[in-house]
Amino acid sequence: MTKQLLSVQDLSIDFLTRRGRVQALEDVSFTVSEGEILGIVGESGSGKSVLSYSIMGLSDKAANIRSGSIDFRGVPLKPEKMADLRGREISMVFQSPRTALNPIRKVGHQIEDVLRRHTPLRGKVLKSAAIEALARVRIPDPERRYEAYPFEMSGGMCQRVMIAMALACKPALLICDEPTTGLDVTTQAVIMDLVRDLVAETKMAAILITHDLALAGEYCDRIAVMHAGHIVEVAQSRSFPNELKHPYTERLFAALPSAAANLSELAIIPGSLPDLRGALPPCRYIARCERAKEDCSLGPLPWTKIDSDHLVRCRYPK
Ligand SMILES: Nc1ncnc2c1ncn2[C@@H]1O[C@H](COP(=O)(O)OP(=O)(O)OP(=O)(O)O)[C@@H](O)[C@H]1O
Repeated sequence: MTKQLLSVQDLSIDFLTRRGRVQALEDVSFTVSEGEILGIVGESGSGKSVLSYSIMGLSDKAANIRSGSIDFRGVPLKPEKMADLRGREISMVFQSPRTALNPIRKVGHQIEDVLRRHTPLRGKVLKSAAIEALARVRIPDPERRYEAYPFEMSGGMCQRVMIAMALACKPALLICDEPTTGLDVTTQAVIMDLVRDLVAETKMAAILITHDLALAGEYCDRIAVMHAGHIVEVAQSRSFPNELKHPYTERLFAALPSAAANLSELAIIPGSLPDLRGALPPCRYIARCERAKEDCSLGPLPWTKIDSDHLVRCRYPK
């Protein structure tokens, strides 16, 4: 039986800014189990990064967790414990490997830095563990690559190094934030195949944050759809796109002209995300929704259970 690893419950996060309180996340709940890949998809500004950074304990200073909890292995994640857990139990692969890697340090040494921080390995063993980490992400000739600087490698190779660093301490949860943005389609498939194989081999769990619905559909076991700081639908990826229930999810997938389409290319969904400052209606999709009725503006916004794996946050799911 698969074990639940991460549980986010009713998480609400605001940012206190000079121009008002930005209600970036509201009542966000989901779980991730061992050996599972959960996709989080949504338009730009829907809250994907705020969510992933809050799991990593890397939220901006202006962030205020108004309510909710994040449990890892059944225990609440505490800010003071995060420095120890990050990189060891929970790792993240960022969007642009070239900026995330130190440009003037050999990649092998950068992996050693992570291992030194979180493991008792020292000396020669450290080097062989770094080379092993490079080999694990199928970097050809890892002994030679250990000595390379990031500028000597392609974007795809740098992303593999980032994944090698993230996996060096064999974390239980890997968060990938747009890991293949800027990479060509072939390299994208190689990186995603690698993540999928590593999840299958190690029982690690992964969260894939992406604009790319086709990518999420292909690689994720379940998909959570975000709109304006809410998760509006979560279901097994095989339910997408045919059994979609939320009007926003329906629009998103209907707008997909081909399997290769990307959310950022789509301009067909009417309206835009609401301003997250000031008073917001219980359903943040209401102004864009063709199914909206009078009671949709009356709170609270209910979750409708379609089946045990499929939840939708709408009063009038299809
Ligand atoms: N430090 C901050 N201060 C104020 N508002 C913020 C801050 N960080 C994020 N936000 C707001 O929170 C909301 C969600 O932002 P977030 O970056 O999580 O979106 P996203 O879905 O990750 O977008 P993208 O796909 O473009 O990365 C946005 O309205 C954003 O302006």
